[in-house]
Amino acid sequence: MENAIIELEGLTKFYGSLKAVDNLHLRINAGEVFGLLGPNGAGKTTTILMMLGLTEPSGGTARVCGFNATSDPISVKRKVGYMPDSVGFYDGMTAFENLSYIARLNGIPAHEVHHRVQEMMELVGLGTAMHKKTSAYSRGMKQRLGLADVLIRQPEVIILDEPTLGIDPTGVKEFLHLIRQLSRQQGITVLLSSHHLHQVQQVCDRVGIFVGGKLLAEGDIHKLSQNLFAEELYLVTITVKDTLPDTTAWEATLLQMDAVRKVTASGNTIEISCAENITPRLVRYFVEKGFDIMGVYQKEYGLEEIYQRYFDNNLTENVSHGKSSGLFQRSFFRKAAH
Ligand SMILES: Nc1ncnc2c1ncn2[C@@H]1O[C@H](COP(=O)(O)OP(=O)(O)OP(=O)(O)O)[C@@H](O)[C@H]1O
Repeated sequence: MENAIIELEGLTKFYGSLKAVDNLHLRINAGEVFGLLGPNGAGKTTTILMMLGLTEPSGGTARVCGFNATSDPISVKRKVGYMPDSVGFYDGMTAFENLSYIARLNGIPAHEVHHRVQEMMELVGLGTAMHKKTSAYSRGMKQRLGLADVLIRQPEVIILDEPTLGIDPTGVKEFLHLIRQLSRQQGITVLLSSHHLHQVQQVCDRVGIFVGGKLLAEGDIHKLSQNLFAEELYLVTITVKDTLPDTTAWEATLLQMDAVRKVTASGNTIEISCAENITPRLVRYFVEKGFDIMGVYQKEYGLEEIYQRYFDNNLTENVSHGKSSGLFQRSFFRKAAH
């Protein structure tokens, strides 16, 4: 990774005796959308604060855009736009006035402010609402305005801490789409901290799974699932019209195929775990045997399963904040527990 724009080397932070971030090594490339994922208390915000030079590491270094965040925080702040989970604005002013004020504070020349603010408002999809007072803005609109606030400084990197907290599902989708678009069109590097697996999965090129101050794994979702599910990468569910006559016999026949690892048949449904994508071959097989196929579903492993597998493998045994990670597991693995 020659083009790393964020480089964390052995980054560590103690709050008293609590190790909030534990020897973190991470590189994020220019133009990437990277998801920092983890439960409450995992150390995401502390890591971000160290990257911004807002809190000093107990050990290790954070370099952003080539600058050491601890010794040269001013240079880092010039390059990085940070959006906290909740952004405040002057309620009595319109969005346009709020953003103009921020633009002037950031040294944008007076004759450019009007044009730049208008451009930003259009970019974040608030063109038609820019003359409304921000007191009348929904949370989703405020987050968009927060993004405009960050972008008007023309950063190379934007760091978003839980940006979709409290936004309705449609708003979340639109906001994530906007982030992705900005990254692709303008080459901005995005670091997105979240504990919402599905959202991160939709928008990030790579994710880091962060628990108890440690980075358990990082990579793109396909690579992570390949590492964890190499033997059973694909799960194919086939539903046929009539009940399968002798499920044990079917299981044995299918297991003779090279890629097939596990077969579970019940009623008129058969689930086949495979090391390769042999869905077409499986479908042909059932058709040739004279079955009417009612449905074929091929499951791709996503972040939820990746998390589950990491926890199943007891990789969290060193987690120091048992309470908060427990909450995380409960919220994401409730389905698996039943
Ligand atoms: N200023 C502080 N003083 C003492 N402990 C702190 C401080 N800030 C954070 N912590 C502790 O450090 C740990 C990591 O917190 P941090 O806020 O970085 O986690 P997080 O992953 O961002 O969580 P969340 O998703 O809830 O924001 C937690 O146990 C937290 O209680």
